[in-house]
Amino acid sequence: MAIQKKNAKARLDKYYYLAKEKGYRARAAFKLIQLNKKYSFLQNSRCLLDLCAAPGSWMQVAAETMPVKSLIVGVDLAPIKPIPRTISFQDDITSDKCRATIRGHLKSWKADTVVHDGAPNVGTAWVQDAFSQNELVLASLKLATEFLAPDGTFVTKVFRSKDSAKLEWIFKQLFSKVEQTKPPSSRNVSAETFYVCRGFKAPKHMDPRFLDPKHAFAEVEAAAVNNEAKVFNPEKKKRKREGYEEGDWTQFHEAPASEFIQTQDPIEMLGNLNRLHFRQENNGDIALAALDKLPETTEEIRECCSDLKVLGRKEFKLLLRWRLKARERFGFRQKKTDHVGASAEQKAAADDVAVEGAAGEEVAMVEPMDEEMKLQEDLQRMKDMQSKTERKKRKKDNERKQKEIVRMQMNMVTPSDIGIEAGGPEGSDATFRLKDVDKDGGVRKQIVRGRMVANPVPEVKKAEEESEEEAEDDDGDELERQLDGMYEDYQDRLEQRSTKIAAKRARMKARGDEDDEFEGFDKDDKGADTDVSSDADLMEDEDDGFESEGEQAEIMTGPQPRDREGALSGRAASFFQQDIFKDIPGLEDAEESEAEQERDSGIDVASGSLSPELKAASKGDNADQVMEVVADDNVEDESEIEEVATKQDDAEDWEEGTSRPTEQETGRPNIDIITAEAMTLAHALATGKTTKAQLADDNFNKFSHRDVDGLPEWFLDDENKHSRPQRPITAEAAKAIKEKLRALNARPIKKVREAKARKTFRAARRLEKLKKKSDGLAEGSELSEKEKAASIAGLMAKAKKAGQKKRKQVKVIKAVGANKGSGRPRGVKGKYKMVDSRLKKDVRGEKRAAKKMKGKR
Ligand SMILES: C[S@@+](CC[C@H](N)C(=O)[O-])C[C@H]1O[C@@H](n2cnc3c(N)ncnc32)[C@H](O)[C@@H]1O
Repeated sequence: MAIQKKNAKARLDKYYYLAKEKGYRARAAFKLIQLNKKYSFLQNSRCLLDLCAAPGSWMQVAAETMPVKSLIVGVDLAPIKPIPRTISFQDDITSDKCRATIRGHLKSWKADTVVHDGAPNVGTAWVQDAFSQNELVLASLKLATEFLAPDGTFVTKVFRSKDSAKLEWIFKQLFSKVEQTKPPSSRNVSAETFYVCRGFKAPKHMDPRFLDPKHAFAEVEAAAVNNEAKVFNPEKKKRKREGYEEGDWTQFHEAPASEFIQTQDPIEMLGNLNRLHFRQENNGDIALAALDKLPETTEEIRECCSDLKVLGRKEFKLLLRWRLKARERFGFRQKKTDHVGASAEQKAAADDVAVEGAAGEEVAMVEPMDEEMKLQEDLQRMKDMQSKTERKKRKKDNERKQKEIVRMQMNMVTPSDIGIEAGGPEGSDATFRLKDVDKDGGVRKQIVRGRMVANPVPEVKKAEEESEEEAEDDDGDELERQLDGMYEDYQDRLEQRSTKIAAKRARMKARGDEDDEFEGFDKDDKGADTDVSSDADLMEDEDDGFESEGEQAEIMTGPQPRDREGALSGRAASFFQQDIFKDIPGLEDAEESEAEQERDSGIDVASGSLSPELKAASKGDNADQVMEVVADDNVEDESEIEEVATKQDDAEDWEEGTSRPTEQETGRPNIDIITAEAMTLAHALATGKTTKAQLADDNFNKFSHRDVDGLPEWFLDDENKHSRPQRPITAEAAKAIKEKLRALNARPIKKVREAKARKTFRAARRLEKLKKKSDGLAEGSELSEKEKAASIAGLMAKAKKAGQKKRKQVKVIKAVGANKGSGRPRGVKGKYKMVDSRLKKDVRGEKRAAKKMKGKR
C-alpha cells in the first residue's frame, strides 16, 4: 500500500502541477501543446475530432489554440464534463454507433485534424495492453480515414511493441508525411510514443482488410533459425532482440541423447537444446540404455551433452562424430555423399559429419574451412592482436605523458624520475625525450620548470639536430650526461626554494675552484639585478612598480640583492641608487636602519669576536669546511635564511660605489653565522677551546683525500652531506642563533619596505616641486609678502592633500517619499547608502542586545 502511495506521489511531476495551475483537466494537455508546437496543426484546423478525449484536456487545448468558431468534437467511453466551444459525447470508438454520432455532429464537415490519445484500461498483461492499444489505434485510424479531409492530420498515441512497425507502415500508406515523436511531457518510463501523420491521401477505395487488426497484425512467418551458425560458429552469440518464441515459456530445453542419434536434423537439436540426457524415464528407453553403454559414449561426450550452450565448434564436431559412430553401431544405413571436385581433406571432413541414413534421407553437412579462409582468419586475428597491443601501448604512453606534464607543471619532477623515464622504453619518438634537448640545459630547464614553449625555438631544433648526430653515442655516457644536467636543474630549483643552498653555491663559486656549470649569478645574465636601465624603465610606472611575478621569481634566485641592499630587491636597489634619491632623508634612514639592524643583530658581535684563527681559517683552505658547516643542512630550524658573503662576493657587491666599509677597513671578515653548529664552532675558536689545527684535524676523515675524479657531482654532494661527523651544539650558540632569527623576523618584509620607500620618494618629489614653485613665487612675482605667504600656504595645503588618499564619499539617502522603493534614487550619483527608520531601529536593537550580552558575561 505504502509503495503504491509512493509511486503515485512520484508521478506528480512538474506537468501535473503546471496543468493544475493552468486549469487543464490532465497533464496530458502538455503533450498536445508540445506536439502542436512542433508541427503547428491546430492553428490551421477548423474542425477537430478528438477520439478518446476524457477527461478533456486535449479538447481544452484545441479550444484555446484553434480559430474561434472551430468545430471540436470529442468522444470517450467515460463522460466528459462540458467544455465551452466544444461538443462531447460518450461512446466506444470501435462501435458503429459512435461513427454515426460523429457523422451527426460533423454533418457535411470534414475534420482537418483527428487526434487520438486512447489507452485501453490497463491492468492486464502488458502484451495484451499493447495489442488492444494497437487495435484502438487502428479503430481511430479507421474513423480518421472516414472523417479526415484530404491533406488532413492524424495524431495518435502508439505503445511501442513489435506491432508498432506494422502500424507505421499502414500510416505511411495513407499519409504523405509520417513522423514519430515523443514530447518531453511524456514520461520516459512510458512506452508511449506519438505519430504525427500529415497529408492525408484520402484514397477513394480501401480494402476493408487493410485496417482489420487480424490482418494488419498477422504474424509473418518467422525466418528459419540458422542452427548451423549456432553450432559451427558458437562464438558469435546473437542476442534475442525479438524476444523468445511464442509459447516457449521455459528457457531450458533437453532431450534424450537417443533422440539426437535418431534425428534427421542433428544440427537443429544441437542449436536449440540445452542438454542431451541419458536419464531413463519410467517406461524405459532401450535405445538410450544401449547408447549409454556404448564404449564411444565416453566421459567427455557425457560432459559435452550436459551443457550444449557452452560448447565450442570442436565439441560440436565431437558430438556429431559420436552420433555417426552410434548410428553405425545401431545399423542405421549410411549414404556415401558425393563430393565432386572437393579436396580429399574436405571430403574426409565432410564425411566426418555427414549424416547418412536411408536413401533420400536429409543430410546435414559441415563445410570445412578451406586453407585460404583459415589463413585469412589467422591473419585477421594476428592483426587484431597487434592493433590491440599498440592501442594499449599508446594509451599507456599518453597516460604517462599526461602525468609527466602535470608533475612538471607542479615542479615535482626529480632528476631520478626523469632519468628513469629518459632511459625508459618510450623510444626515440617519445615527446619528452630529454636526449633531444640541448646539452646546456636551457630548454631542459624550461621543460623541467614547466615553462615549455609550444613551438620549439631554433636552439631546440639545433639541439634536436645535434642530438640526432649524437644518437650514435654510447647510451651509458648519454644517460650520465643527462643525469648530470638534470642534477644541475635540480640544484637550481632547490636554490630557488632555499637561499641557504644558493649561498653555498655562491661560496663555491667564490672559492675559485668552481665549475663553469653554475651560472646562477652571472653578471651578464639577462634577468640579473644589475640591469639598471631596464629597472628604471620598469619602475617608471609608479602604479605597478612591483615586478611581475615571473620576474620576481627570477630575481629571487640569486642571494646577492639582499646581501647588498638589505633586503631591497636588485631592481629596487638599482632604482634607489639614482642621483635623485641622494638627498632623500627617509630613504637613507631606511637603508641605515637596515644596516644598523644588521649590526645590532648580534651577528657582527659574534663575527667581530672571531679569533685570528677563525679569520685565517675563513680565508684559507679550512674556510671551506667552516663555511660548509655554516650552511650545513643539519640545522633544526629550516627558516635560517641568512646568506654568507665571502670576501670576493663583497668586492663585487660594493663595486657600485656605495660606502659600506670593506673587510680590510674593518679588519673583520664579513661572515654571517647562521647555524647553531657554526656558532658553537666560532665560540669554541673565539674562547680558545679549540684551535685551527684542531678544527682541521676534526674535519679530517678517511674520505677527506679520496679520489673524486670522474665521480658525478650529485654523488659527491651526497657524500659530502653524509660523510661528515655530527658536531654537538651548545645552548649559548643555539640561543644566539635564535636571537638572530628573532631580529630577522622583526624586520618588515621586503614589499613593505619597498612600498614605504616609494611613498617617501613621492613625498620628496612633491616637496621638490613645491620648493621650486615657492622659490618662483618668492623671487619673481610682484605680490605683497602677505599674499606670497598665503599662496605658499595654499600650495603646501594642496601638496598635503595630494599626499592623502582621497576617500570616496558615500551619500546617505533617507528612504522616504520618492526615495522609498527599489532602485537608485533620482538625482543621486556615485556611491550611496539607503537608510530608513526600520534600519535605524534594527541597528539600535542589535547594539542593545550586544550590550546586554556583554553585561551578562
Ligand atoms: C489517456 S486518456 C485520454 C486523455 C485525453 N486525451 C485528455 O487529454 O484528457 C485515455 C482515454 O481513452 C479512453 N478509451 C479507452 N478505450 C476507449 C474506447 N474504446 N473508446 C473510447 N474511449 C476509450 C479511456 O476512457 C480514457 O479516458
